[in-house]
Amino acid sequence: MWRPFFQQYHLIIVQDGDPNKIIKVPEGFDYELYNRNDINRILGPKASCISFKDSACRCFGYMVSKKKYIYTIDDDCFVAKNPSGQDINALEQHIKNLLCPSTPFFFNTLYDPYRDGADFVRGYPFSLREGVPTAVSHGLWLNIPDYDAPTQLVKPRERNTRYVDAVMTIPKGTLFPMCGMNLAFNRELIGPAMYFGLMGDGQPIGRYDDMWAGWCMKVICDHLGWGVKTGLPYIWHSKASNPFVNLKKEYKGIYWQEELIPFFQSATLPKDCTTVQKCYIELSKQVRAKLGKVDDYFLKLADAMVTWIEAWDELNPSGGELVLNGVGK
Ligand SMILES: O=c1ccn([C@@H]2O[C@H](COP(=O)(O)OP(=O)(O)O[C@H]3O[C@@H](CO)[C@H](O)[C@H]3O)[C@@H](O)[C@H]2O)c(=O)[nH]1
Ligand SMILES: [Mn+2]
Repeated sequence: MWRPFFQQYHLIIVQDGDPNKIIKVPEGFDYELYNRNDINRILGPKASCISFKDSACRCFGYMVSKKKYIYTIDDDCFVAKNPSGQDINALEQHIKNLLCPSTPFFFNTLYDPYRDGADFVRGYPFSLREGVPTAVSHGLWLNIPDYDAPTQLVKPRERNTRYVDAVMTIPKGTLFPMCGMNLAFNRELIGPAMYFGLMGDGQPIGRYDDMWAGWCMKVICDHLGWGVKTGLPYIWHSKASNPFVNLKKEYKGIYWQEELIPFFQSATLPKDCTTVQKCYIELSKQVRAKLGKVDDYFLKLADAMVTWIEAWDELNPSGGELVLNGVGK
């Protein structure tokens, strides 16, 4: 189903679980395939920051990629159809979202002002109409919605049939639950912040990989003046994962997040944090200082955040650090 849309791109497949299992990739794709043995070989001791048996492992692909734009998708997501019955080219829409500016400082009530047939509405300050660079494009899902286990347990048959034809910038200072199922980002801008954390095997939490990345990413985008969009494109999410298994993985996250959200909402980064790496290291220090008392897990996570940046910079020696306004390095 995805061949017409994926064939022209370079695929990075991150294989979780048993590395001896053979993944069969169909003919005609330009791809790299990494399993756990590859991750351990490439990162050595730093492989400790890449999760095992959780979708968080996908962020290894972001680290080894040499491309400017990244699109990440789950293996149970397929091509959806728009209300006219046409197949949706999710990649085309994500790239449009990423190439068009964002408007985080003032909400445009007619949604994406850069879209054909729309514009800034009356009262929108002209000084803000240039917008800012877009770092992340967060797509949505038809059919199985991305619900947490408690919600899924009480609404097992709920399906998302509502196609909303809109793309919106998430306002500065507002956090959101970033889902990794249908997500694109500008790797050269925000790549180092897209760490999906320590989840799954050996960890007290799972299925908060994309959430953790989304909260860290949004604080850094707000600080550096970049935008995050949500809305189109849709993909078809084909299957619901087991809510009982999910509850076991995510239950700590469900109560920890009541302390995590105020932490991220109040997180501020100093002016001298002019690169994503510096922002991320500073954030890891604040995680250690302020979340270590929630659970020792966050001390481990703070260390893993540092290891991630060290590994990122090792694999991307050009520095790749985007220096803002020519200040600092
Ligand atoms: O041990 C694992 C489990 C899963 N994966 C891969 O992760 C994604 C999501 O898995 P799945 O589709 O089974 O679960 P969902 O509830 O639909 O996923 C939601 O949770 C987020 C992941 O935390 C995800 O972005 C949401 O859609 C699949 O690609 C599995 O293959 C894994 O690698 N290892
Ligand atoms: Mn799924």
